[in-house]
Amino acid sequence: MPALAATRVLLLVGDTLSSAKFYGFSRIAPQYSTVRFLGRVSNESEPLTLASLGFRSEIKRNLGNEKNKLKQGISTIEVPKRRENKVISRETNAVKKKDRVDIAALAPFAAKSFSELGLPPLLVERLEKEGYTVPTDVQAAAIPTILKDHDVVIQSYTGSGKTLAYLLPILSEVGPLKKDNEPKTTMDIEAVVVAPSRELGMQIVREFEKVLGPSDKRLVQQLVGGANKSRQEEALRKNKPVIVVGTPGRLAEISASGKLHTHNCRFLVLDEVDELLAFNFREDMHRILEHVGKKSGAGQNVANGPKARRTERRTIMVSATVPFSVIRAARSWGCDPLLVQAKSVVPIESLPAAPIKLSDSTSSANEPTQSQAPVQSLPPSLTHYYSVSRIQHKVDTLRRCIHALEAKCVIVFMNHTKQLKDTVFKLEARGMKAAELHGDLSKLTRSTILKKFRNGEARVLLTNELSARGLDIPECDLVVNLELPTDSIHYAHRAGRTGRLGRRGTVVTICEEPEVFVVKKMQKQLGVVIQSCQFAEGQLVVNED
Ligand SMILES: Nc1ncnc2c1ncn2[C@@H]1O[C@H](COP(=O)(O)OP(=O)(O)OP(=O)(O)O)[C@@H](O)[C@H]1O
Repeated sequence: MPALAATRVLLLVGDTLSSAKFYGFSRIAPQYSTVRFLGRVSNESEPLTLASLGFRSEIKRNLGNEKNKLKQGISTIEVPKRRENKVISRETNAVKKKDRVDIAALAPFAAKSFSELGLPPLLVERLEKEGYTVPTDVQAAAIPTILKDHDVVIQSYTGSGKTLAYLLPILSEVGPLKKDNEPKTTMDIEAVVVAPSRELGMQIVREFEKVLGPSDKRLVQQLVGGANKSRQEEALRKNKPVIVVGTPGRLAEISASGKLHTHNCRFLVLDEVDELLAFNFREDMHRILEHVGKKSGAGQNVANGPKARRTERRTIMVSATVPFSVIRAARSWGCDPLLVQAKSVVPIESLPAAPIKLSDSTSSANEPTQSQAPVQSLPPSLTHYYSVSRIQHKVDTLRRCIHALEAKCVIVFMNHTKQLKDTVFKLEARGMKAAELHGDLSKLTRSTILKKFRNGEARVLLTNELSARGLDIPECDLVVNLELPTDSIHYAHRAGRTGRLGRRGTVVTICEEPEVFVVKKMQKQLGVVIQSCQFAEGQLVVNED
């Protein structure tokens, strides 16, 4: 790794550097590094299958006479005339109970322990108390690199532990668990974390509180939209937090009112950064980027060494996908940023300045073309299906899908709030406990609904991309796209709500016949297999293409 006199640390964290795969980094094929994440492939020449990952799914081939079945009208879906293979018994992905999965057993990570990553003893102790003993691949790669003050773009995939990958280096230098030799923490705010949704913001606050422990959790303050602003300002005055987590609008608003003092800030985290670079956040993000921490300048007096850097803001960008717009940000904000993947570190400079079009797809900077597929954004433990259904039968197909997979904790994605509400109504009318999560609801209602869903009081959560980005619900065993995502990047974010940290998960896209080509396109871009299926007689039946 190049020894760089970093005048600042710019950390860009994402599951997928959509361009990364294209440039053939000297590493074995991404999926093999994923395999190493989950376990050792006994023989690397063998085809990569779930079996080689140590997973089993019993797919028995039943070439029964599908004509009879269709005559019995067991499916309202037009099943193309082709042989069917019945999935007789598919081990459900349901996480049977709310136990913490034995991560180390399920996915032995390359790294050994958090203390070997250079984290302070107090912090390691707190982690162990919270049951975190083995760092994930992305944490093992990112934490030592961050602690060495490199600017980095970190790439791993959904559910692989990116939050701790940035949270732990921050707590190594800020707050009561930091290294002894770290300069005294000022009373000012030292870290600002920006998240595009209230839910994700509150989830990050909980993660900080969990690691800090009950006596120090007041050091983190939420500044998310939809909550009472004057109460938030009062808490800033009273608690003197060192870390604030918020949504762009509220952070910019309180900063502009002069009640959020961030000039001494040392860390700025932009979680789900490609969402934050979207046009609707532009003004607020500009304000935050201008006012959080001291900006480094070319004329930075490196002679002061660490002291100079200490007054520097370190910018951490996190996302499940990292299109070129984020790469460009890394270039302009970073100082020789490095691309850190679970198994490799390479200079960002080795990436071309702009996307190279390989196909006639109208790829823009934010769209992955075929070669830039966010292949590392999807956990290998996911199984993907699509099922063709007429629009008026979609809810029926959804119900049969949930029953066939015996799914216990289902997230269903839709694009339009009105249809989303209708679907909740229809599911409830058929006796299936469903809840809705979207922007029309108040913050309180949204957090109540999420709590109900996490507690299993609702089996199905109907939501859209923004509310669900980054959400971590380990129990989620099935994701359904009831309406197509706009592109493979959004597909990856949706799919990543299941199969968290090595668990198995199923993704089913219910689409109309004319949309099948879009599913096939995403299949190619993502480098995964999305099998055609139908739901009949209470089972998922895989159609042989
Ligand atoms: N080292 C670890 N050991 C055990 N569990 C972990 C570890 N690191 C993270 N986790 C757990 O794994 C889950 C996923 O973590 P996290 O939400 O940070 O993933 P992510 O990569 O940010 O996902 P996304 O891309 O969807 O935002 C969380 O429940 C977290 O508590």
